[in-house]
Amino acid sequence: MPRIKKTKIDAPLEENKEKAYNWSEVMDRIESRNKGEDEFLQAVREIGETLTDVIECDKRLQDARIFERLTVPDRIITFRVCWEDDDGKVQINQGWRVQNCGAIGPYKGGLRFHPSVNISVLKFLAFEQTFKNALTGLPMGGGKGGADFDPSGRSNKEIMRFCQAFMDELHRHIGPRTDVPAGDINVGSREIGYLYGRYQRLTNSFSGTLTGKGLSYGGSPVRVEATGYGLIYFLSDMLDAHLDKIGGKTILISGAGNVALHAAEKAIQLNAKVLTLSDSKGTLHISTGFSADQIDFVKELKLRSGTSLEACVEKFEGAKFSAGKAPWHIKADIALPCATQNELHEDHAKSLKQNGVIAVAEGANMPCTAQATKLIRESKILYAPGKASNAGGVALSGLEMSQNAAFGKGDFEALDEKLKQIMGRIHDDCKTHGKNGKHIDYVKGANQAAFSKLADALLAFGI
Ligand SMILES: NC(=O)C1=CN([C@@H]2O[C@H](COP(=O)(O)OP(=O)(O)OC[C@H]3O[C@@H](n4cnc5c(N)ncnc54)[C@H](OP(=O)(O)O)[C@@H]3O)[C@@H](O)[C@H]2O)C=CC1
Ligand SMILES: O=C(O)CCC(=O)C(=O)O
Repeated sequence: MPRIKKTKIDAPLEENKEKAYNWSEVMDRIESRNKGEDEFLQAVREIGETLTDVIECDKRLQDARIFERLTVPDRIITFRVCWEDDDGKVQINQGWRVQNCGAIGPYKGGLRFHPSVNISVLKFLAFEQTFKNALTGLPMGGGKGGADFDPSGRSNKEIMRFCQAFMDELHRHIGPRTDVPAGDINVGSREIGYLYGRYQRLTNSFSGTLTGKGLSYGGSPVRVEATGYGLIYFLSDMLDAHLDKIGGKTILISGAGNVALHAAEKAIQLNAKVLTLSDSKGTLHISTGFSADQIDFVKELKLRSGTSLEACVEKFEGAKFSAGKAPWHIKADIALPCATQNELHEDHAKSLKQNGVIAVAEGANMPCTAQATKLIRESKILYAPGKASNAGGVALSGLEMSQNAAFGKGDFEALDEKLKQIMGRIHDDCKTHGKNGKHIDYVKGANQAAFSKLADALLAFGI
């Protein structure tokens, strides 16, 4: 029997060990290929910088240019979305799907509808998603999509017509074994219903393509809660690994959407005090902490009607609303940015440090600017990057895909337990790859753990 060469990147063969990797040359090439795509370059730099020691000592990774290959999406689909508003006027938006890397499974990642959506934002999200999905241990490639459509102030019927027009093109490029989109900012249960309904009509099949579906048509219990709950499970594991616990801690949360509200709900269940929520208009602060009923009220307000948090001041005793302000100047133990990319700046990070914050765990994707990230990491504050701490959502999506493939149905308690286990395994992977003495570098740990899985597959495929 001929010996089969192992391709595990954490165990390079003697002849493959070489120190000749020039990261700045690689980054120069990536920058010149993606000029002006700031968010994308920020994400690439953040991941690439933590992989140099792994790539430096394995010539196969250098020869096959594995990291650089991951920075060029498999394909990007760009399309026009034409729809009619309530006044009978024609509206035109731009739609995209970035299929970043399908090496370890069907492309998987959410759809975002927001005026700030552009190709740089979607490429960064799809790139991050590729690493995140690898971390879950489930067979999912990375993708992301969306449109520069602004749903604020639009009627329900306008949202429906937009979703249908978006799917009229997208359906050609997705499928249960090809690409399985889900929700992201401004794409929740209602939008997934409209998108999936149109997809099903166009394809004449019940395939489960799209996750985050309603429970009556193939959705999974716990998917709605999974990102926020998973964030708190990861935070608990992180505190536990440092001989601490979440009970009794004060927490700042930004955002008031799916991730923020379910993180708040779980944190309160575990006896933490959630002091803030925020939205694009400002921050709502209750110094004694939100109650579970107040979180339910905000869920109703934000997820159903999209009204500003300011409306809560009249309803909640002791609540203050600071217009145009982020929550990060308020004294607390823990910070959970759960709104959007680059929402937490260097000045915010300085305030967190001065106020003695012990942990920052990202619910949103890349919510900290590069400068804020540097400051937090150097301060040795416990810091969980989104690709690890918010991976619970896509992990549950993976479990929804399995249920659909088996024409089966999951149960809430069992799936919640599975979510906890998956977040625990991601934490273990971060620890294995990121432990440095007593300190765990979760950024390095998450990036290296994910890269090792992706590189194994890409090396196996050849060029
Ligand atoms: N949904 C999921 O399963 C997952 C989501 N994520 C990430 O989590 C983040 C939040 O997503 P999700 O909760 O689903 O989205 P939602 O649309 O449900 O909520 C987004 C929230 O963030 C606020 N927000 C959006 N943009 C800004 C801004 N520029 N400044 C301040 N606040 C802002 C919104 O305020 P307003 O109401 O005023 O618009 C809203 O409260 C995103 O980064 C997303 O990529 C990550 C993993 C999975
Ligand atoms: O569930 C999914 O497929 C997507 C989740 C997502 O968009 C994310 O993890 O950022």
